[in-house]
Amino acid sequence: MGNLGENVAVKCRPLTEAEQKRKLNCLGPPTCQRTISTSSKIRPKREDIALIMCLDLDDVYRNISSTIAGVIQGLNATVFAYGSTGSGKTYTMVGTPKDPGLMVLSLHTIFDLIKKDKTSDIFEVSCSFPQVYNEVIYDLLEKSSGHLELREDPEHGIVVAGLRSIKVQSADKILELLNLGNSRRKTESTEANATHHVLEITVKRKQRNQYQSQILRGKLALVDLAGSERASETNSGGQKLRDGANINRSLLALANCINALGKQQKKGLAYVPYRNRYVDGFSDATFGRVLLTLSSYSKLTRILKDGLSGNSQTIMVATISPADDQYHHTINTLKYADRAKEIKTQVHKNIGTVHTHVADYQRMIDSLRLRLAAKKRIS
Ligand SMILES: Nc1ncnc2c1ncn2[C@@H]1O[C@H](COP(=O)(O)OP(=O)(O)OP(=O)(O)O)[C@@H](O)[C@H]1O
Repeated sequence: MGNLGENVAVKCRPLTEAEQKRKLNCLGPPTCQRTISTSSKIRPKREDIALIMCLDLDDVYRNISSTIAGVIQGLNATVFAYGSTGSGKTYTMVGTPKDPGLMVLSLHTIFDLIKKDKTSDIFEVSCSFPQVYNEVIYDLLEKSSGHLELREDPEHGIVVAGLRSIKVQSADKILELLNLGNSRRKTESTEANATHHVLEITVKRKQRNQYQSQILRGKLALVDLAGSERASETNSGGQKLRDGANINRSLLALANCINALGKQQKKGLAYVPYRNRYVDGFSDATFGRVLLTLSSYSKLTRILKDGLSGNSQTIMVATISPADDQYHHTINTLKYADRAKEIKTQVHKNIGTVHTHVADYQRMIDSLRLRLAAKKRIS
């Protein structure tokens, strides 16, 4: 059982130079290159923000590295950064050469573990990099990607049809592809903040014993979400709601799912709107109306479905700014982080078997006969 409640962290970035020049007050601790553990209940009040215990990114990574390690054992994992624009999501996920983020650290962990593996298993690592931009899915590993569609696959669940998956031999190769994809996302999106990026790493592990081959398939999704303030703006009563076209529907739907899933765990509600226009369980009529108007038929929540409630160990890193002018966004992010703690997922190994050819069975039978005959001779 993977419990998101144990896997929610809040990362508070330092004030940027621009914020310091504007003489904004810092609500976080003075040197807030910090991450706040939400294992204790957050009460979203202004004074609490400064009092929450802080950890640094290395501490968070130490906590989540066992989840990442599970991927080479056939388990799924999802790590997503959630926060308002400029709160530090990309920095947390990608980082800098001096201060590598969770994507870089996770990839190095996976390849280090494969290198150290003592079994004779054969590993195959591949990666894909879809982008969801205004409800359209693009492939960032393609030079000029068309619109891609989601399909329900009986074996692999929800898949993006036609998405390129590239086999890779090292973490550096994936980081190269990531940089290439990132350069495309800048040139291809006219409104970078409305996009979500999912770096998906699949690790196939072929295990061979005497009689059959087994394949374990673990999947790691590293998600850099769009700024969450569009969701929180509508959640605050719709006052700041501007042009409907500017609203990020995916994020509204994600916030809606987090809310519904959190309530579901607490109260036993059954309905989660992954692909539905209906809004469940909202007392806030404005939020409900907005979602109904926009229709939350969301590609993002469908892609993340496993990560939110299905077969995946999920970690949410909520990113916040310490600047006082971001207080309203910070509170909303902390509310979602608190709600997300209630979400529970069921994790199991993804095991498949390789079809054994009739000739292989014949060889096995022959070898067993010989061993049996030898044993009979000895006794
Ligand atoms: N831990 C940190 N240490 C130093 N600087 C940071 C840190 N986190 C974020 N920053 C800086 O804060 C600014 C905003 O960060 P970032 O671009 O990661 O935000 P974001 O949430 O991804 O924004 P967007 O929603 O626009 O993609 C950047 O200038 C980044 O360098």
